[in-house]
Amino acid sequence: MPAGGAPPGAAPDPSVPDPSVLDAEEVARAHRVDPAAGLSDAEASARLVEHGPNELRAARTHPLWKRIVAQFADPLIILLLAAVVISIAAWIIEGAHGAPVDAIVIAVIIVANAVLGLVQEARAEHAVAALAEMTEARSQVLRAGRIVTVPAAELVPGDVLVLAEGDQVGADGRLLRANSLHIAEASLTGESQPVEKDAATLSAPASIGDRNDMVFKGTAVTRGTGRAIVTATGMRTEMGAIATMLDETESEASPLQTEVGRLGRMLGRVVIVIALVVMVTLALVEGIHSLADVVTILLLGVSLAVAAVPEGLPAVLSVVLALGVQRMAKRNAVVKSLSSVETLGSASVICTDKTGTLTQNQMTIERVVTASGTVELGGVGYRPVGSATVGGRPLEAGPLREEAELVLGAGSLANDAQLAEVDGTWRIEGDPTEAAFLVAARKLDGVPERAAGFERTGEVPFSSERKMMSTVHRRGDGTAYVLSKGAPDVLLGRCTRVRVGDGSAVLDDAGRERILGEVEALSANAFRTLGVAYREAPEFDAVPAVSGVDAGRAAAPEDGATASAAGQPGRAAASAPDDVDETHERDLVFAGVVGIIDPPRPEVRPAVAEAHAAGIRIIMITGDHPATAARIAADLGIIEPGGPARTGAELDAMDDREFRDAVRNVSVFARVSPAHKLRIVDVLQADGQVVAMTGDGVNDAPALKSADIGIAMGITGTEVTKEAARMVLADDDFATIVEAVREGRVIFDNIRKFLRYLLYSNMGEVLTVFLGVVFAGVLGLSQASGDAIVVPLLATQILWINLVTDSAPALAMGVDPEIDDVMARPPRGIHDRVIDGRMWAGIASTGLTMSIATLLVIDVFLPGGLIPGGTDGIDVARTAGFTTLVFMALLAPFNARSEYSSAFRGLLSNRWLLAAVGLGIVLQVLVVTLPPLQTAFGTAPLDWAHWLVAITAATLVIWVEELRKAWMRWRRSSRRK
Ligand SMILES: Nc1ncnc2c1ncn2[C@@H]1O[C@H](COP(=O)(O)OP(=O)(O)OP(=O)(O)O)[C@@H](O)[C@H]1O
Repeated sequence: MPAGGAPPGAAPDPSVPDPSVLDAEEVARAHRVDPAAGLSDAEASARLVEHGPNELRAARTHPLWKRIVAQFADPLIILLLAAVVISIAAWIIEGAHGAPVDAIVIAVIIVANAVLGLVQEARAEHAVAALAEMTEARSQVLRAGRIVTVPAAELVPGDVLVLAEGDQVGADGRLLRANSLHIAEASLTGESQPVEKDAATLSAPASIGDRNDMVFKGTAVTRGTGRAIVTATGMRTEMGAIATMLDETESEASPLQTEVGRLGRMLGRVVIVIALVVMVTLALVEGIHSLADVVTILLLGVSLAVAAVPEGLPAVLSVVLALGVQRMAKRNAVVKSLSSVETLGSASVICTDKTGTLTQNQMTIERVVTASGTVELGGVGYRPVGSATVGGRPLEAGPLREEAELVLGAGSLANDAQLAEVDGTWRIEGDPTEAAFLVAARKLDGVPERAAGFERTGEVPFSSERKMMSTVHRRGDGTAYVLSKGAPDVLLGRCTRVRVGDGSAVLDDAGRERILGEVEALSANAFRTLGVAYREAPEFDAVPAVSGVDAGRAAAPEDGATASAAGQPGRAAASAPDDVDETHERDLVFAGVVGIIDPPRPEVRPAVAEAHAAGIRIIMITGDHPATAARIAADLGIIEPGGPARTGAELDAMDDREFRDAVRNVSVFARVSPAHKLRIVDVLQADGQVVAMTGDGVNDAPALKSADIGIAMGITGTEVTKEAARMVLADDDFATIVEAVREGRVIFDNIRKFLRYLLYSNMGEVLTVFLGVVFAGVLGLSQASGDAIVVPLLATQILWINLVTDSAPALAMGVDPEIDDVMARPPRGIHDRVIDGRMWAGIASTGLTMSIATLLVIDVFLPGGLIPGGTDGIDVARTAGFTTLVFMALLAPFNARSEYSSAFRGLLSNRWLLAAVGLGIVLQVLVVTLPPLQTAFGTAPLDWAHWLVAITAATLVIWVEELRKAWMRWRRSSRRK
């Protein structure tokens, strides 16, 4: 059948029963796909339109009107709207003279504010959606005869899935073939052990857990390979059937969001109490003489509550987090949820892999150590050109050369990497450790040429647990060999002989010691070591083994057997691969060890120093040899030279207490398996640490999930780890993690700046009104205008400050550049409050300064009061006070930028802030000078003396805080001495 020959619209029959009891060919026919070629691109697109995206739940979109209604759903806003209605009613009752200015102005401000809220929410949502796109899951499929990677959301029924270790299964499918395919289905069935799959058709329908010829969306390939025809996508998958129970799209509120929410509610209650007190005090002290007085009191109280309760806080918080997350993504750290940003900022331990994260993963074999000596290979990178020397002299023919050829030849056959020259540069595909063998083999003349006659007929794949891999290769004459390579210490356990020249000798204890000593010496010099071993495998011979042959071949492989494909041995295309497993990796002949150099990334050392200065501990957790690991850790400054390293085997021998002590005191763990990572995370967390942990292999997923911040490698990582992680490193670079931590801290700092600022101005307003009402008599306010109620600020003025002039500087605080070096302090404790005692002190002092200065300016211009001599009416005096307060609120952000540093530090560094403050000043000048705005906001024209006094008084907000900070700095430094 031609690939994708079916017309779109002719959907696979949904009534096709259970594909697990149908032959794979039948399933392919039902889905009109050629299993060997997959769908054509056109057909796949057509089916995508027809079946919709392969997603568990269509993103819930809220219609605009619902969003608008939501903006007004706040009880306070409803109260304010009610007050507006009452004031209009009062205006009508009193004869509808003029216009109900206050009511109209308040209504306009509320609407404008709702629009602002909508815009902010949309922005945050947009940023979150962009993130989701960056971390979208991918799947490999066969399309038009080629294996391509597509977003998993674009899978369609009939697609041929190509599955390999570490893949996330993108859709439900019927297996076409499975090569020791093991799948973890815990997410679907709860079964904790991976299940081995088999393409053989089931004889009778079975429950999901037993449908061995099927794979299911949302499960993970832990081992092996396979292909499957997609039979269901999206909500029609088994996962879709239970998706109603799981709400994947619901993003949980982060601790910070929860805390800020709690803070908001607390402030809300306090402010409402204050507003009530203000209203009652006004009513008692000033007395109510008319309906207008009632309306004035009501509007003032409710406006005060609306202005001072930070109801927009959660939205602004998401915007600030989302912008930060976008900045991080630009620097290769892709965070999957907003909440991870804050966790990152408080990370106190980073557990990192070595290979590829701390090092360049640019593997070059520089030494080949065998029974007869050491060969040194020259050359750089993957260019397969370089000298082969012994003690500085060219490598001659002889036992050493034969042994070295065998090591590199066998190592490049037991190999899945590829090497090719593209446009003059040598490129590799696959694992760099393996590619290093292909490169090195080419540096010895003749080795690659002798490869042609070998065919790969089976394999036991590499895993980080086993730390070795083997292949079965058959020569043209039918004789078969097991070829193994892996960690020398592991491999030696499976060897009984050692290769010497063109024969072999029994491997005794002394021989083992010698080899381990050589490995140790290489490792101590930062070489990554890999051993190579082999054995003849008559059980896999093409021609049945004749008795007696075994003994006769004990010293092989001679001649052609050392041959290597320095080119591309590739996977066996054998129709029926040999059934090889770990039991075949026995009685091996140890051929030798290679020493591989994998240079550290240059940017890591400074990043390590930066992290240490920031109070963050770094722990290297690697599968590599302890001596290699310790040496590289020391080179990078992670530990002192000669510092200790513990191995997985040592950890296994420890009881819980010893394990805990080891994790507390040792920063290099080598030869560990993924299971150790999980235990290390647990111990660190029990110690109260916030742990970031990197991983790339499928078995790292549990540790990544369990860490506070699981970090997956974007380049070398598997889909499963990316799924389990909270952050994906697009460049696999350790330095990026440290950068991300810095960014996380900056974002957290900015949120604090923003909160500080918001609370400054809210506190300023609330205290101004509260103190103004309580001390009205002292300040000369109550005598100001006969009988009518006199308030220090009008309701509309309060809303103006809080909802108009303050908004832009507040947002600018959220994107403020780093003022204090965030990496110069220890990580924030996970239980630390966002607003601590010191911050509250700053808020209280600034709030008090603002209110006292405002009230004194009003007093100055009013007759009587504390400062006599004023001659102005209440309107002018209040306008001067109002202006003072606004200007203070526009200067306060500069205070808010740091706990200790002067407001003048980095004064001009935030252009958003400068623009916001500029805008605020212009708006304030307009509200005081433009007649229509004067009417709307009850302001009166000011002369130069008023402006001068207002501006001068406003700067007090800076000076007072400067003094307080200077004192705090002095106290801090004297405490340190
Ligand atoms: N492709 C391979 N074939 C055979 N053995 C390998 C292969 N890759 C690595 N090894 C051996 O297994 C050991 C562990 O490898 P693993 O990939 O688990 O960790 P690693 O790459 O050394 O370090 P890290 O955990 O820091 O990434 C290596 O030290 C090496 O001796």
